[in-house]
Amino acid sequence: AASPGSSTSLSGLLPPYDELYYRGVRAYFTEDWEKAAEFIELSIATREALLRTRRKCHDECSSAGDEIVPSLEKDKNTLWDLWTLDWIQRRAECIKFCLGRAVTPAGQLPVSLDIEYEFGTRNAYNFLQIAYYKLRKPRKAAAAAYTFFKANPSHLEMRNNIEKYRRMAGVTEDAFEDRERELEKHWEFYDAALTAESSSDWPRAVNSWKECVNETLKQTDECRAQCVVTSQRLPEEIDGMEGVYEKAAALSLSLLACKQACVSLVSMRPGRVSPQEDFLPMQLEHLHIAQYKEGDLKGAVQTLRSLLLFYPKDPESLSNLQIYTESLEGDTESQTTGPSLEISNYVSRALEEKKLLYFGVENLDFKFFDPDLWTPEDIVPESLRESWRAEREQLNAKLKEGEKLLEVDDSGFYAGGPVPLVGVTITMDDETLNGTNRVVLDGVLSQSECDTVIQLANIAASVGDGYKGRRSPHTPHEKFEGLTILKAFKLAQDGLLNQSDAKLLHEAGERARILIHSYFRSHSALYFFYTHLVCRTAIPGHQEGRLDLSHPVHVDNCILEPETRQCWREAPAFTHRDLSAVLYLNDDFEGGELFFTDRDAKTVTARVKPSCGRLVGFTSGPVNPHGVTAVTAGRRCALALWFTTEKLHRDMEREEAEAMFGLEGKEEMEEKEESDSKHAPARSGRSQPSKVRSKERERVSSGKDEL
Ligand SMILES: O=C(O)CCC(=O)C(=O)O
Ligand SMILES: [Fe+2]
Repeated sequence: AASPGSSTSLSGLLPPYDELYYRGVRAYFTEDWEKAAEFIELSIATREALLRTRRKCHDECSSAGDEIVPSLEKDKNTLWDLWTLDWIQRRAECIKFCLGRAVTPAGQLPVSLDIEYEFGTRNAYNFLQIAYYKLRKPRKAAAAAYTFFKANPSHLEMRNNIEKYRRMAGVTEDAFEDRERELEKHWEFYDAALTAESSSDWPRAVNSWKECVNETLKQTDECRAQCVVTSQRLPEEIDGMEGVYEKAAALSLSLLACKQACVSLVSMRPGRVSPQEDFLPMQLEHLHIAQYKEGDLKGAVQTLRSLLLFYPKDPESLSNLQIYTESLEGDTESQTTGPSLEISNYVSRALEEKKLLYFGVENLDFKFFDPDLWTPEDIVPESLRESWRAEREQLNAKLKEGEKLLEVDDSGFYAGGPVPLVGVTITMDDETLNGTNRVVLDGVLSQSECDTVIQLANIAASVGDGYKGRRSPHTPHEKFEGLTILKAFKLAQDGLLNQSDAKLLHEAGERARILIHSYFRSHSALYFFYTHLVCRTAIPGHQEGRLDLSHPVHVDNCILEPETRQCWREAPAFTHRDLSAVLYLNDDFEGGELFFTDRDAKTVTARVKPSCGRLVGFTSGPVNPHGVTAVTAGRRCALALWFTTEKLHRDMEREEAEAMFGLEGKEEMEEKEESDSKHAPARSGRSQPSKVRSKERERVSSGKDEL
């Protein structure tokens, strides 16, 4: 049992942090905010303490059993296997004793992948910010929101929440503290180094790059140490293996693979889905150039020699080395400076590990993903190189056959259904839009209806409340204003907007829903997921030489990774969006074209020019990456709509608005009890079915997070 206020149990030992987390989440869903905040904080603190303890035990035991080593080296040692076992046992005993002094037996068990995911995505802080908000502790809520947002930078609702906290009394700028900052120090140095470089401040760039390298090595070390003291997930096939040696090899290989994976973990910025390639060599590259510019030629030679350990034959590095040594003429000591000891240890250790791992891959069916690009070819077994080559060729052939092949839309929607509203025509279809499941319809609103809706936007903006203009989340060159149906209805209730005009906003969305439902032959009912009226206004004087977009290329329901053409359907993306639509209201502005691209986010496949009453619709998934070009003059207004086939994820705000004015939503309200029971609190324990939890996860990280 955990005692509140500290992260230790009654016995003084660390309890399992996942249990504390589940308690917190359960309290959250029963709206016991006090307990929710208490237990989630406790779980965060306990996890941190556990990581620290493990690191301490790793260090304390790093030489345990070393007294055996001389015996291992004795001539004609026929009992070397027993000595090795002795050495392993002494280390095991040391770590076991060390952990046992600080952690309860349950706390030492591995946690589930779901819990790792929760902490990896910082979802704990999402629960916390809401709990603190409800408890009227805005400073703590602000810190939690900011910490979550750091790792989920495209989470627009959290961005909105942060803006709201900023405006709250008692919340000063220093409240926005990243509680996980300690883990990101290398990124701070990295950013500082780039900034220094861009202003040619070489001494500062050198310092920052050095710090960045040191911190990267330190974080890598920390990560590798955790591999040793945490239980390793063994390859599944190991159950079928009989021999002790095979099992021992599988375990050792898993440990090495875990250590190697640290390269990826450390080079992954919070909030990114892929690591920065060649992170360490790239830092060395920047560092030697900065050292050269600063005039520290000796330092530059040392760094360049360190870099050459990664890429010994790189022609550019070799010619730079020649330039440096020539400039150092006469100074033989500087000319012959070797690489830094730390880097050369790093590289030789990595090479030895990779050799063993590739041996395992080739001969023991071990699966290993090499995180490095610099791995020399001769370390990779010939057979593997061959199969890689074949795979690459296959992929190239497929790409040549036409990218279209890859662009199969498995959403279950199928464009080409009827358009059931009089006066609405199909202007562009899949063929003219050069893609899959896209459409442009015209005549959805009349000119006077467009004017009325735009007028709503004007009034809402002028009265301020509910329609706060702020810089666009996507570009600093535009102002971004948004109005939801509920906010419009509330303004109408207060007499600030005309009721029938507000109802037109609602009605416009309904028309779009009917059209999209029919045209895409939706196999089930279609619910609103989220709707807002959005105006993007060019900020005068901020337009010269603009290269950015009004809305960067994205996919509406997954996180697009253009380099790999993958799209990750996971938080923070709004994964429950199935169909997207934008109903345009005007054309008296410059720029602001909607465009579709290929998965590379670069190749433009179609363009749509907004105009009054024009509705563009498309499936929200990876076949439809899209963006909006810069609005360089005037104001572009549109009603953006997303739909879902999952009733559970429908827009409750819209229903609240409908209830206010007695508007019948197309679907009757679900019984409260029923919808609540779908979010039944998680059972405690480590072996929960993941379904239950993934719903919870969606609930806090879906479109409903806005305060
Ligand atoms: O306004 C538009 O044309 C598109 C906006 C969009 O893609 C979005 O909000 O996700
Ligand atoms: Fe979009």
